Amino acid sequence: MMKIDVLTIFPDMFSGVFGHSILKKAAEKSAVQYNVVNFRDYADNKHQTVDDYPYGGGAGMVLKPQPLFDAVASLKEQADSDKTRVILLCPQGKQYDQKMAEELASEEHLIFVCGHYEGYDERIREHVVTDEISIGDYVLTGGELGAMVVIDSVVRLLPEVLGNQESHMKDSFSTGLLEHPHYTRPSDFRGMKVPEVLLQGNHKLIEEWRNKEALRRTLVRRPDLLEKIELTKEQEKWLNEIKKEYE
Ligand SMILES: C[S@@+](CC[C@H](N)C(=O)[O-])C[C@H]1O[C@@H](n2cnc3c(N)ncnc32)[C@H](O)[C@@H]1O
Repeated sequence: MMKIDVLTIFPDMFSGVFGHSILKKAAEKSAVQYNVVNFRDYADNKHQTVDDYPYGGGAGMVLKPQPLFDAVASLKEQADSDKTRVILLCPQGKQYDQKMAEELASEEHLIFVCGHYEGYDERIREHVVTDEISIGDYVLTGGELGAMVVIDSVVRLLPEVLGNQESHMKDSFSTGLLEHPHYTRPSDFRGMKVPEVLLQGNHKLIEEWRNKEALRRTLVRRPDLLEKIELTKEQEKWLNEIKKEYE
């Protein structure tokens, strides 16, 4: 079972996300155990202060090293695993993607450190953290939303979490491409029709249509992804056919 610890000064923010849908079911199935910890509890000063003014002056407060150093050390001690990834959410980190989600899903113990205010003392980054992750080129008020994004994308990949493992193997990015379009009943909704091939039950033709539409989507919306993957001969042939349609 994967163990996920979250260090935050706003633990209540996580009850909504961990208490619903797939993330809740994952814990019920014992695929994952969540532990949300207020690192204020580890502050060794009388007022449990976790932040202080920045040396050199300037706006904003900085998270002090002591509470986070001690909180991470204590969580590592409590874990069964001797291999822990300590992930700092940070706009200056490596930009998060599906490949990183897949890699993290194979770990046993993850600790997420959620920053707040202007930032954190640089010694936390240098001596406590193993990974720095950014969820995009924009600035959030705190690392909590970033941690939720990463945790959600990791937990759904754990074995047994999604009943049908195939459903995420074909997700956008897992194959290197965007996923094909989906349709459900009715086949004719106010004159808008479902592509004929999906109604005829020929699985080989359906698979071929899905593969081609995944290529089309990627070509139209994210051509940069096509440069990062190696296409099969068949995919190259389809892609050329699709490109011709747009000439
Ligand atoms: C207001 S931000 C601090 C930004 C910092 N002064 C800087 O310019 O890099 C407060 C906290 O939000 C989190 N955060 C902000 N943007 C993020 C992003 N794009 N991805 C992940 N975490 C982010 C980090 O934990 C950060 O310490």
